[in-house]
Amino acid sequence: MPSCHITVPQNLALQPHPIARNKTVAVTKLSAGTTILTVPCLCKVLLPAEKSLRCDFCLCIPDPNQNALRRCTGCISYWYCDTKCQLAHWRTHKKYCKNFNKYSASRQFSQLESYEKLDMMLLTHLLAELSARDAEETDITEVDTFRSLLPGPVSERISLLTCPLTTNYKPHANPGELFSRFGRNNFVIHSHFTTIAHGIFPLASRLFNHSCLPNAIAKYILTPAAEVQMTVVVIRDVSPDEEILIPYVDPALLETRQKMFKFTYGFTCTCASCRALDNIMSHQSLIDLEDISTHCAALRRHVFPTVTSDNPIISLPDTPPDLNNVPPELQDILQESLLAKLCELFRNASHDGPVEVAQETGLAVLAFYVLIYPPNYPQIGMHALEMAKTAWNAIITSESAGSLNEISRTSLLKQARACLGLSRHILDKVGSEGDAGGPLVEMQVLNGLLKSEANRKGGVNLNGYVLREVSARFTRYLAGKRTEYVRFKRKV
Ligand SMILES: C[S@@+](CC[C@H](N)C(=O)[O-])C[C@H]1O[C@@H](n2cnc3c(N)ncnc32)[C@H](O)[C@@H]1O
Repeated sequence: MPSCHITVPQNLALQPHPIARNKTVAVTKLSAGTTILTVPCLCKVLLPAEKSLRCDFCLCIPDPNQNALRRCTGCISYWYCDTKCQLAHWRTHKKYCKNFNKYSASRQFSQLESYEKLDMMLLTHLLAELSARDAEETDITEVDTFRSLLPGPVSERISLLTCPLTTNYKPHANPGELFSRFGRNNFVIHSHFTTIAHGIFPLASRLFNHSCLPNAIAKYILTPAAEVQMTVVVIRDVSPDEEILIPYVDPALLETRQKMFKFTYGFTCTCASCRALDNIMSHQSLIDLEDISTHCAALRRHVFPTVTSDNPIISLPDTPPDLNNVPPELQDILQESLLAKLCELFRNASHDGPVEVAQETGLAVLAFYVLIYPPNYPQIGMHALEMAKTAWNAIITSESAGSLNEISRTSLLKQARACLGLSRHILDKVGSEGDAGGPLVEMQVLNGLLKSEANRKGGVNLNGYVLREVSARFTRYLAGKRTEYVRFKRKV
């Protein structure tokens, strides 16, 4: 494996790790919300579902008030905000534009699994980037860092594949050697915590190991006409010498996450959450997952014992969850499929009612998250925001149907304010990320609506604004979709 000097940010230090080669520790105390690293993207590829919806250069969604995306007339397979983005991308796109369609329609390509297709496209983009850097004689520190990353196995079938490059480019490393770094090191790029692309951020890969109870998270900054950047933010106070750990996969994938560590990353996670979960899963009894009300009640009783419709104030723990303390009847329901079911029920009911179902399942999802995720994990904040918007929408829709009494209004308003407070507490630490708009703007809008509601005089509806966009992201947050482009089975 090529050695390479790594320049580590000032407040961090690289130290030996017994299994994972190196670990990165804090040098000084870091408080929650501190950005510890911002790095450029070496190259990236949009998920097929995002193609033609986002710019292939800057990954942004076009402003609806401006022109639609322009298509590359050469391959008609790449889309751009405007000439500026297209020209910026042409630096590398010209290296495969002409051969792209023949390649993507080829038998060898169509026989690949979806994650393999995505990887081959990423490899093509990487080779084109290396070729451009070679020609430009630009700084190759990032490339050297990428080549020094821990490799994983590559199947012979994959190493025999070619990329649609128009010139016979022989980069510093052969394609197989580059490809072998993908599985253990690449990142999913997300906007508002929904995956949109895969990308290579070499320094971040080199620095951070995984934990299912992380103290930091990666977020992505999308700027029109600029390359995407990754930023790593600590989500709780970190002491000097403490290792900085990020989640490689969503810790809520209770059953699949260990398989992903094994097959994709080549290690067994031994964090406190995985150790407790292994024990729980070896004792789980069969339960009726369809008995939703019973499971919702059990989750609420254990996690939020004081929350009722009269007292909807939810407080979240500020210490990491310990699954060893979960009572046996709850241990049986700690299942990924139940969480997916609860998310789906919440999404449907928060759109179409009944509001009681949205409240019951929404609180159960929050309880589930509190049992799995560490404090300030973005998904907890995102879900609290969905619950706040759901309560707001319930006020507006039942009011316009003439079915809202004063007691329900007061309770729903309390709920909306309490949930908005929780989401602000978390998402303000995470800060802005992804596309324009998103949760920070939604929180501002809802805050304004709740304030105007507080000033409202005797029964006159000053603001009938329903936050319709509320739960669209839940449709993409169900278990199946979370793992579509992830390797589960390594075919070597
Ligand atoms: C992105 S790299 C991490 C950087 C690595 N520490 C280095 O020195 O280059 C991912 C690899 O680090 C190792 N790793 C990361 N987190 C780990 C953990 N919690 N336990 C064991 N190995 C881990 C695994 O080999 C994994 O495939």
